[in-house]
Amino acid sequence: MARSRIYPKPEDAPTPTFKERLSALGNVPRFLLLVWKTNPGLVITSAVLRVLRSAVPLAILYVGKLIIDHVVLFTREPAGVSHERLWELVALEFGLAIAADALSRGISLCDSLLGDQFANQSSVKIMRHAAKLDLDQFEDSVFYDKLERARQQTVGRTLLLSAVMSQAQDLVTMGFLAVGLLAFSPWLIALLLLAIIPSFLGESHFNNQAYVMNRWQTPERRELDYVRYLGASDETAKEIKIFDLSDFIVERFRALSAKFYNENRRLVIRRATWGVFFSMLGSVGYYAAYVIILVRTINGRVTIGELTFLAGSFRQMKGYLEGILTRFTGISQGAIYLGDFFEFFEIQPKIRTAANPLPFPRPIKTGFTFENVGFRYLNSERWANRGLSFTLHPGEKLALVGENGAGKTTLVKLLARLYDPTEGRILLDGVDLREYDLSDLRLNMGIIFQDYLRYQMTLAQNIAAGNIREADNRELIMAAAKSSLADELANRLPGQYDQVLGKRFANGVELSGGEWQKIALARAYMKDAQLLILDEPTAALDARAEYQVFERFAELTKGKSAVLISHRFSTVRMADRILVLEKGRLMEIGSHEELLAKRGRYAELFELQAMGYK
Ligand SMILES: Nc1ncnc2c1ncn2[C@@H]1O[C@H](COP(=O)(O)OP(=O)(O)OP(=O)(O)O)[C@@H](O)[C@H]1O
Repeated sequence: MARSRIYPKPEDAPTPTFKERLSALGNVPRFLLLVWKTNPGLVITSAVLRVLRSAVPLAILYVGKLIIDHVVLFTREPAGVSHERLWELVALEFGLAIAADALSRGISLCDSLLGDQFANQSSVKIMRHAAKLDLDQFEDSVFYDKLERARQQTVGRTLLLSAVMSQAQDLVTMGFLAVGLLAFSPWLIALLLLAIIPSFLGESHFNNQAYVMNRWQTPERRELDYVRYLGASDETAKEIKIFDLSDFIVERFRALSAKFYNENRRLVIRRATWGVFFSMLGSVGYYAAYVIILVRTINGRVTIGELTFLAGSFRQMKGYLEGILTRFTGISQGAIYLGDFFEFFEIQPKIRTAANPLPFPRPIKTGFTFENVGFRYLNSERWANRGLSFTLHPGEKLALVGENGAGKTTLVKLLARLYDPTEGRILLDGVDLREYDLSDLRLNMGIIFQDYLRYQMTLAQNIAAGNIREADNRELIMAAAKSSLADELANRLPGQYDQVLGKRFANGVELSGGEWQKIALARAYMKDAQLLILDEPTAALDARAEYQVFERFAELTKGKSAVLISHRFSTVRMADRILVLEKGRLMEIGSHEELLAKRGRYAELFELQAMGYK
């Protein structure tokens, strides 16, 4: 199945110019600072080892020259030359070779330790920063692409780290070799540069192309990851099997990955073809220099030892220079990726704590007041909530009722400041919600959403998720479980509160939907919250459990405010007041009896459901 590009090439990703790439190198010092902060001791050790290692090639070549000159002298005048000196030189070269090896291994060790530490720390930084960002930023695909590029480059950054270090080391090595070469034949260095520069420019061009391609493939790469997850995960397996979707998913994966392969193949082939040409140019330069040195040796202007020294220096310098230039383009490309990494950290949340925040009132005096609140999701034309004006009084239990998509969940997300209103405002005790300390606000609200998470962790951790500061407070966890009726379940599980839930990890136990829901509900009781929000908390519970849960809920939340979202009128009617939403707007508000008497939309919905039970 041929598939055309589903995501257009983003307009904001033109090919970076040479100047832009050079200026991206400005990211490298910032990067090195981060590396330094990761582990200064390791950075220093690695730097010292590298300086020592970079002196070795010249030293070996020079000792080699002395050995050969000594041997040549010996063949000419065996009597006048000491053997001892020769063996001393051989021993010295041997010692240098061993030292070189030991130093290289020491450097690799430092690099890999530093690389691992740095990769771990940057993953932690990414996670921490992502956690600070707003929910609507997560709902934006451009943001996701940035997050993906920041994440994707974890390995790339580790490689970049060793590339930058090796670059410095090779530059020093080259410096040593250049001093040696300059002392004998300075013009050889000019010849060397001429042979290398075309290859450098070529490499740099292709690296750039690879970066651009990678950048505009990011959305598709995310899709590829998503399809891979759909195709092989415990959470998807059931549905994929039942609907026999595996061929559909495999085909989608195959088509996407084939497209990647084809796009990348074109570039790789062009790069390899040009590479052959450039390395040919390099060889021409090398052999030209070799011939010149040979001619000078034949003419007696250079000794045999010097011949090996010069040829060896030239060959090694060519290798180092090639490495340096190639790596330079790699580094400048890595520096562009670093730009993405730093850019991600520059994204700032809009929902933040005010400069001089107020503490959450305890107790709440006048309640939460919605003043003409309207909200539109990012990139959406439709108002999810509009013109909402009402007050949730202290201690009041308010139920939200409305058809699917009426805006009930959105309303509670606004209360919890997961989003801020697009228009109007929400007041708490007469002060805008935005004036309160955000973490204090969240600490005072217990919220369970309909799509709560099922953590593949222990039962205790699943409950403690409601207030992770109390993760070690077993008494509180057990009390919360009791409140939500999850305690019976805990007693039945082989590992009780330490039982791992879910099937992803060894010895995990899978639960029923209702059992998971009771555990999620327990999270709401982990905090001494003043406002409890339960978004369809009992949808998966059987009738008896639902009745018991609410009986207990009413008892446990006496004096506290609560918002309940439910489609079950048996639950809804227990609330003090009911707010009926339609297309984001407030239709009716009042007690069950008042609304029934009014014979409006609530009465209609209530009777509709009652008829279903007749
Ligand atoms: N993250 C989002 N981005 C864009 N639009 C959204 C988002 N979440 C919800 N919507 C839209 O906002 C409207 C209100 O959704 P909301 O989830 O508040 O409805 P609800 O009353 O809770 O529905 P349900 O009873 O089905 O849970 C819907 O039209 C929905 O499509």
